[in-house]
Amino acid sequence: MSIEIANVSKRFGNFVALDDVSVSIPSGRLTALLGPSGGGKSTLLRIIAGLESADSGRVEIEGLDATNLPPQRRNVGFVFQHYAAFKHLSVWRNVAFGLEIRRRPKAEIRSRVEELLALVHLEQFADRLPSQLSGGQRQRMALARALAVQPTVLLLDEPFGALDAKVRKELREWLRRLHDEVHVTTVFVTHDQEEALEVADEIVVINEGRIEQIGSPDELYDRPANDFVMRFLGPVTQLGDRLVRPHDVQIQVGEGKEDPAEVTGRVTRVTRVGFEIRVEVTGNDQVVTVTLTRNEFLAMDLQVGTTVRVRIAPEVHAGTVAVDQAQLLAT
Ligand SMILES: Nc1ncnc2c1ncn2[C@@H]1O[C@H](COP(=O)(O)OP(=O)(O)OP(=O)(O)O)[C@@H](O)[C@H]1O
Repeated sequence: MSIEIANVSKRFGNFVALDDVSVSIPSGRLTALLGPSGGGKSTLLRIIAGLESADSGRVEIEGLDATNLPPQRRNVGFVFQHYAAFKHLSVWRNVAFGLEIRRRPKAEIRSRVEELLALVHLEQFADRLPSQLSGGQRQRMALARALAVQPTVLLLDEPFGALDAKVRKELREWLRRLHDEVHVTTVFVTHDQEEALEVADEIVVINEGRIEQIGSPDELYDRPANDFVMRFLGPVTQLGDRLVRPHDVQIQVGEGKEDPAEVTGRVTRVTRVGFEIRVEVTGNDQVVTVTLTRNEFLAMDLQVGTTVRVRIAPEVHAGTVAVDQAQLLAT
């Protein structure tokens, strides 16, 4: 294990930002800290970096007790959402900066910077100033700069958060490929579940200062530990007293025999969302959402008013959670 967080708590005045958090972050993997705004993700990342100190608990980085070490002695690279580049220095010099202050030999600096600029595909921009780069290029420069000093751990706080959706998507794919090449232990903060599911090897879901679940994207998506994780990771609908993903609901035309697992109702709404069709079925005082592919939808010839039966697909029962009544009342 590369980063061990044990029983870390942090308050700001009376506000509990982290409440007895323990987590092991594996070496060489890409781990996402995922959760809603204000949940404590950035605070945890800043505590790993040493930019914030925990009130209690322990932080270990690669076997070294880092709890009381200043940031510069933790050997971590850090990239923020709004990257503070040296505006008057070229891209090349920005990337070289950490090596220059460490007084590395000139030849070593030159080859390392060239290697890094190639890695982040910025070779042709080496002589530009940061202001002459696009937002996405600037974040890639920030990553090259953070990697220059060969950190044990790379910490990214919403690195693509300020960019538009298309560039964000490109950069997350690029980050995945970059990580596959360099394998440096990386922890990144995001509130975007799609980003975490697409990029991360491991996801730590944080909410209200506590860890809700830790697991691979598949584990979290298919076996959410609770209501919160299930709702946060993707669309849900309620069928009876279970929460289920809308694409895990089966639908059949016509009335059936009495079957306690089924709900009979009528189609009350049909919406097309890209290649998916969202069908709302109302029955038993419940509105159940079902998503179908276009072909499935056309094969059934569903219309508003059609009588149908819906049930949870038998093979996905593990991927549902019982509805937490307290949470239901609160929403
Ligand atoms: N220096 C501070 N002083 C007071 N309160 C703070 C401070 N830093 C963070 N907080 C509070 O602690 C809580 C957790 O903040 P944190 O930035 O860790 O959340 P987050 O999950 O990263 O959210 P976001 O995605 O919005 O950045 C928030 O309610 C925030 O207002």
